[in-house]
Amino acid sequence: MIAAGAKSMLGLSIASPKGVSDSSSRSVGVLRACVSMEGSQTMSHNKNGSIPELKAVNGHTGQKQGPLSTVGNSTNIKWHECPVEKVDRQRLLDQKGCVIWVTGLSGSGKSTLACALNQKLYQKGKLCYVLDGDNVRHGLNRDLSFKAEDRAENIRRVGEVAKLFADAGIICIASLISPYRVDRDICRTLLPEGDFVEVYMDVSLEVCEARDPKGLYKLARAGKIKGFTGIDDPYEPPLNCEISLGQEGTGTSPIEMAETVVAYLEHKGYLNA
Ligand SMILES: Nc1ncnc2c1ncn2[C@@H]1O[C@H](COP(=O)(O)OS(=O)(=O)O)[C@@H](OP(=O)(O)O)[C@H]1O
Ligand SMILES: Nc1ncnc2c1ncn2[C@@H]1O[C@H](COP(=O)(O)OP(=O)(O)O)[C@@H](O)[C@H]1O
Repeated sequence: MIAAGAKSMLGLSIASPKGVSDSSSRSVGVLRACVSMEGSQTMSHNKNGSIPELKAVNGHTGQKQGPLSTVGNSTNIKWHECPVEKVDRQRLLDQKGCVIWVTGLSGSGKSTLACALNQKLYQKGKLCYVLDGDNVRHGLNRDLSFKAEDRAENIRRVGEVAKLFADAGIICIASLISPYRVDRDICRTLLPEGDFVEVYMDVSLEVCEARDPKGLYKLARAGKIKGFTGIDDPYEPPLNCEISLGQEGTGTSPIEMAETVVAYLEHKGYLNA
């Protein structure tokens, strides 16, 4: 809860509907906070991240703004820049935002790796967020089935969300079967060079099927699930991924795999701003 004095110091104006207090309006989800832009200033952390400097904001001056765009079915839209940028957030977190995209068959260990990696990075003081296919399908993507075009839309949406997390300065771990190469490659193009790290869980169908922790392979073999990846639906392994895990002769425990990814991130400079 921001005190009224602090609100005015920060240039925040809180719009409350008539007769509704701040807290109750927040609880019904209609509180709108907007930053008063004209003549205001914003914070930019200096190198040691502690003492904020001020940098001027070019706010809404009433002047005509740049051209409008049309993107897909969204007509007359305008991209808004914010004075606090990705580089500022990265300095704050002392890390670089990126996307670790984990792909592989059901049962190949994607979620296990995602959690182990999240834990390892958390222990190092790095901020991560896991977008797991199974989980995202409980909410944002609940309207999507497993037919090819819905899987593509699933990957597209998660790719766009992961891009936002990376822009927030967060290390985003996306863990989805993502069976089609083209869908994964489209997600790669959303990010600057190097910021999309594709991790392939190179675990055979036989091993995944033997694990079958949810009993889905059994159901698929019995014809009770149609279009199950690896059984009667395709999986296209990456041709040129950054990291491949699970082969004989390499560390194959979840912790060893997570360490391999951490070493890669460290080597590429993602664990410092
Ligand atoms: N037909 C079919 N094929 C594959 N997987 C299926 C299917 N139906 C349900 N499930 C369950 O959904 C999980 C995969 O969801 P994803 O969003 O990662 O899939 S995809 O990327 O859109 O292909 C997958 O989770 P994981 O086992 O963690 O991969 C399954 O639990
Ligand atoms: N590196 C590993 N070595 C052995 N078993 C694993 C490994 N990673 C995961 N498992 C096991 O395999 C099963 C599937 O793992 P999970 O992470 O749910 O896979 P996915 O998310 O790809 O479906 C689980 O029972 C899990 O305990």
